[in-house]
Parts: sequence; C-alpha cells; structure tokens
Amino acid sequence: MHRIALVGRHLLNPSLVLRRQMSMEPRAAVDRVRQSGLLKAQGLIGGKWTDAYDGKTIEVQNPATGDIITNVAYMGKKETTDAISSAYGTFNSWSKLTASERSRCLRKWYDLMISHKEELALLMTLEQGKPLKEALGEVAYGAGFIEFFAEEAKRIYGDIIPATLADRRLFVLKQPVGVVGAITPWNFPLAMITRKVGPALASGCTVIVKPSEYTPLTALAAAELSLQAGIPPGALNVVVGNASDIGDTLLQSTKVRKITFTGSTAVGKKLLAGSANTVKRVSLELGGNAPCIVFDDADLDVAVQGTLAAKFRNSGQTCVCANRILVQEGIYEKFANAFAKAVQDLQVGNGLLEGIAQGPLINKAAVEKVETFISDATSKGANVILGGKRHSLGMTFYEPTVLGNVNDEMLISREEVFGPVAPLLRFKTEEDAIRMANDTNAGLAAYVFTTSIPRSWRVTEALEYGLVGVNEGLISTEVAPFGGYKQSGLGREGSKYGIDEYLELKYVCLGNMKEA
Ligand SMILES: NC(=O)c1ccc[n+]([C@@H]2O[C@H](COP(=O)([O-])OP(=O)(O)OC[C@H]3O[C@@H](n4cnc5c(N)ncnc54)[C@H](O)[C@@H]3O)[C@@H](O)[C@H]2O)c1
Ligand SMILES: O=CCCC(=O)O
Repeated sequence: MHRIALVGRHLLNPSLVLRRQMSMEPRAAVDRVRQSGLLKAQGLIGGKWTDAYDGKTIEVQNPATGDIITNVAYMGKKETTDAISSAYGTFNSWSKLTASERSRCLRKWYDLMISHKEELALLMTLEQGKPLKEALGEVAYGAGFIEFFAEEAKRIYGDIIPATLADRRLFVLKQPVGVVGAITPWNFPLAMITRKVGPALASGCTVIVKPSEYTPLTALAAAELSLQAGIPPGALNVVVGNASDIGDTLLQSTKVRKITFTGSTAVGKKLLAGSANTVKRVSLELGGNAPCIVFDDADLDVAVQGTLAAKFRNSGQTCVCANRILVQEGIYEKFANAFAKAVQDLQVGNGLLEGIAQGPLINKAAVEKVETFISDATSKGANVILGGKRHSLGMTFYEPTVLGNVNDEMLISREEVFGPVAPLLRFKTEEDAIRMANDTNAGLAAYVFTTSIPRSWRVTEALEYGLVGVNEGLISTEVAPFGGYKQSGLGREGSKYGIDEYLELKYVCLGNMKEA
C-alpha cells in the first residue's frame, strides 16, 4: 500500500507499468540499455554525437553501488558555443514548420519514449537511484509533457484587438522566443528536461540542454530518441560537463534569448543576475520548503498516506517534498504514531530490486546535509521517533526518519533537507498554522489535510504557495501549472500556461485602411 502511495495515481499510468516488477542486477540493466542503443556517452551538437574537444570525460556513478556506469564527455565553453550556433542555425527552419509538422515530431518522440520506457527507467534508476517503479512513473510523467505540448503546438492562437480608430486593425502575433538554454537537476533526470523542451520545441524554439553531471545518461538517451523521432539536427542539443563554463557561455551569448532553469535557489539567483547583461527571458523553478498541515479534523489514514507520499517520494529528494509537517495538537500523538508505523514499512535498498520504496541519496554531501540537520534539531530539543542514522546498507542509504517536537528555530524548518527526514511540528490554531507555513522565503508546494471544506478554502487562499494539495500528497501533472511564489521561482511550467514562457507577443497595427 505504501509503495503504491509513493508512486502515485497521477504520476503513473497503470498501462505503462512493467507487467511484473523485476529484480535486476545492475550489470544486466546496463547491458539491456546498451543493447537498445540508448547508452550514450557523448554530447549531442547539431545532430552529431560529439566527444569533448579536449577528450575529457567524467564518470557517471550508480549511487546504490558506487559502480561506474560509464564515462561521459565533459564539455565546456567551445562545445557550448558550437551547440548555440547549431541551435541558432536551426531556429529559422524549425520555427517555420507548420504547427502540425512540429506536433507530429513531438508526438513521435513521445511514442518512442513510451516504447522504450523500460530502458529509460532502468537508466534512471542506475544513475539516480530512485526505485524502478518510481522511475517508470517519471518516464510516464516526463513523456507526458512531450505529448501534452505536441497537442498545444496547434493551439498557439494570436488575438485581434478592437481598434481605437476606424481605419486601423490591431493584432497580436505569438512567435517563438528563439534559442533557449535549459539547465536541469539530477532529481528528475527526464521530467525536468521534457517540461522545458516540450513547450520550447512546440512553440518553434530550439534548445541547448545542460543536464546535471550526476544524471546525464537519461537526458542523452532521450535526445537519441528525439533524433529517431525526426526532430531535426540542431533543434535539440545536449552539452554535458563543466557547469559554470557551460552556464556562463549560455548567459553571455546574445544568440540565446532565454534561460530556463530548475535547481537550487543559489544557482538560480546567479543565473538570474547573469541574464541581466543580455536581458534574457528567465524561468526559474527553485527550491521549496513545503509545509504539510494536518488539522485535528483530518481523516487520519488520508493524512498519513498523503504525508508519506509528499515526504518520501524519491527518498525525500523532490522540490515539492513536505519539509515541515505541521500537526495540530489534538491529533499530534495519534498522527505521529500512525505515521511512524507507515514509515517503518518503507523498504530501503537498490532501486532495481523488487519491493524497494527508498533508494540511496544522490551523494555523500546529501547524506552529510541530512546528518547536520538532524543533529542541529536534536541539539535544540527534537526527539528521534524513528531512524536517525545511516542505513546498514552503507553507501548513501539513509534510514527513513521521523523527528518529533521540532520547532521553527531549527535548521530543518528553515531550509530544504532534501532527504528522507520527516520533522513534526505542533501548532494550536488555524492562524498559527498559516503563519508558520508562510514563515519562509520559499513558496513552491504546500499540503493541507482537513475534512472541512470551508477550512480547506480559507487555508489554501492564505498560503503563499504556487501549488497546494488538499487531502492529496502527489499533485504534479503535465496538465497543471507548476511553479513557485517568492524565492521558489519565476514563471510556470506545464499546462496551457507553460507555453507562454517560450513565446513573444508581437503587436501589429495595420493602418490607413480607408477605401481607395
Ligand atoms: N522548483 C522545481 O521545479 C525544482 C525541481 C527539481 C529540483 N529543484 C531544486 O533543485 C535542487 C536540487 O538540484 P541540484 O542539486 O541539481 O541543483 P543545482 O542548482 O546544484 O544544479 C542544478 C543544475 O545547475 C547546474 N549548475 C550548477 N552550478 C551552475 C552554474 N554556476 N551555472 C550554470 N549551471 C550550474 C548543475 O550542474 C545542474 O545541472 C533543490 O534545491 C531542489 O529543490 C527544484
Ligand atoms: O523536484 C521537483 C519536481 C517534482 C515534480 O515535478 O513533481
């Protein structure tokens, strides 16, 4: 039951699940991906698989075993400059295709991702660590952005504005922004790319993707499928390597008209500042500090399952993961007991094994961050209800943890822990809950558990967050807008709103319409 909760009804189309969860040895998984032709180790520039010009490579590691999956080209300024030229050169032809021609390419890409869902999911589990069922869920979710924007490509309508003078006609055209630089994180190696590239390509933009150095393989496999789908060489380029060299080259180029970024707030702020000189359009999806509010009148089972899903998806390494669980005092003890019991059932291990619900953390630094946050909390009065230490499996596995008596002075309440630690904070009144929830610079996701409809509306309206789950812990979908208030970001991804981020509005005034 808990495993299903973590995968999520909305993120996992049942028809896309492997018929039977298989356990697979990592080496067999790598072989299977290699045989499918999707294990790519070079960047993609102008439709050509390309080594770093100086021959440098980096290792891509399996966080569950420490094994090297493969070495990948480690690129920098020169390769990025060439990728920009290639995207710039292709913009004219790609943007001039009809919407339905672009749509057909995207739809074909979606179909190929779905027919290769198992290889993509295996690759994702290998390099990122998430359990295979979650990886399959991400393939469905990630491919869903391509399907959705294949459809939206045909719905980029302009406007006609009633004119203020009789001899004029006023129009609004929507045109693609141009070349887009897309920089993405490791926690969702496919979906964070497709929700940028889908609307960009649909609107006629061309793209340079820089995936995380921890998880380039899923991105490269998806890029290979884009070529097979007939997306023309140069429309989608992928450079992997030195983050600041690639980032600076994208920022400094006047050919790049937009930067779209998902990742940490610190890097997002740098990119925002760096975009000022060339006045680029910027979209940012940054860190969160999601409150999950459980009221006395909540349905206990719904609240426990919803909080479990909101907290432990991807081992807590999700920007929308519940970071502070605010529990009203009347239900606190009951909720803490039931929640800890549910957390105890989560099986930790290599995501390729059947039944695993929690994979490893991405790297040692992530484990150290979790340890620092827990020792800060316990030194200030929090108690460990469950877990609280590295897992006996070693590597970067960490025990799913529940902390009690957390307060808003502790580091864990102020910043994203980005790991499998659920801190419980008590509150007395609805006003207290809203004040505590909004007491942060972040504003991405929030969750509310209550059986009162009036309260659900009052609280939702008062929350300074871009996404709110009411009695639901997994709310992401390609058809709804995703994005944050405050320092959690700028702009929205997914849904009909997501395509606006890739379009310029051009006002046209047709004058002198007098009859001859
Ligand atoms: N709001 C969202 O939609 C969302 C989604 C996923 C992750 N996140 C956030 O991402 C963070 C975790 O991801 P991460 O650790 O990969 O983030 P990160 O900011 O360290 O890295 C994100 C990407 O930026 C690149 N990068 C790093 N320094 C750069 C620089 N100077 N110039 C250009 N690129 C640079 C990295 O190589 C990577 O590709 C968390 O804070 C999480 O909340 C947000
Ligand atoms: O980590 C952030 C993205 C997660 C999601 O799209 O639900």
